[in-house]
Amino acid sequence: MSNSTLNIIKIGGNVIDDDIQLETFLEKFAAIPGKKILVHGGGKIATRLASKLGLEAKMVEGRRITDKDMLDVVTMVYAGLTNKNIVALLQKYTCDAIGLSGADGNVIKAVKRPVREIDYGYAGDILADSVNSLAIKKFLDAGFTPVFSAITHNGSGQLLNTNADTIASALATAMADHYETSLIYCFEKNGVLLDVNDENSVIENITSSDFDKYKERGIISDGMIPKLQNAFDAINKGVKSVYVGNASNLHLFQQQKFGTCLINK
Ligand SMILES: Nc1ncnc2c1ncn2[C@@H]1O[C@H](COP(=O)(O)OP(=O)(O)O)[C@@H](O)[C@H]1O
Ligand SMILES: CC(=O)N[C@@H](CCC(=O)OP(=O)(O)O)C(=O)O
Repeated sequence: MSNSTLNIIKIGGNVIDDDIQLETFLEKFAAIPGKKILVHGGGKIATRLASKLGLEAKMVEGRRITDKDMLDVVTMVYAGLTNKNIVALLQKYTCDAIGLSGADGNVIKAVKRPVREIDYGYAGDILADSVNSLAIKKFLDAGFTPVFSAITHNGSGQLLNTNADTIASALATAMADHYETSLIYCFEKNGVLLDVNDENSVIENITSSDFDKYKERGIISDGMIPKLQNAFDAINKGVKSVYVGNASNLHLFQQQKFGTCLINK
């Protein structure tokens, strides 16, 4: 492993959906020194565009059912509109960003989620060793900041829609072979909260047994469940630190005063 550090930051869908919050966040992201990667989805924008086109969005356990028409919409929104807007804004703040889907440079391969009780359509799961960490390292070594959308491919010409929290976790796990890697999930709340309506109720440190307990009591629910599952996956597989916190506080991350810190025990 090289001694250098890498920060992988995932930005949540509610922040992307708000032009002012997004630009404020990207300005802070651009100011982070050293090697870094940004991961984004854009679920809300995709749902809105799909509805304009007469397609109804269906989510099951935080994953979008992605038929052929929906795959076209999410590809246009995530790998197109959202990715290019973010890259252009980062260029404005002199961060030399390069936008990537999993197909570009063959950086992330996925498999179509097997049909069990639910057919998720063209939704992709990332298997172990499917991240081309050496290709990503080349971009980083060349001075670029990779910006990943939530689109992957299967290696046989098929694009797949892949949850952005999962992409961030898989990237962090793979890049931990080369760098001391931190993973930071940014969204619109101050962290994992004891009361989802009280921004002052941040749980500062969380273990996976706390997570199970809070889940059972309904304190942690909805999209926070898959987010923390992905986050614990990363910390259990060699990622040095994982945080969940407010996108507008990203500048506090380097002072270790950021949201909720995951504890590996
Ligand atoms: N204990 C909790 N603390 C914070 N957020 C929670 C909690 N339980 C549920 N949530 C919900 O989880 C959401 C984050 O998940 P999600 O919407 O999938 O994130 P994103 O789109 O930002 O990746 C929050 O907006 C919040 O409504
Ligand atoms: C398969 C699947 O569910 N993909 C996600 C990808 C986008 C995403 O994760 O976006 P957020 O971070 O904004 O939620 C979706 O289409 O909603």
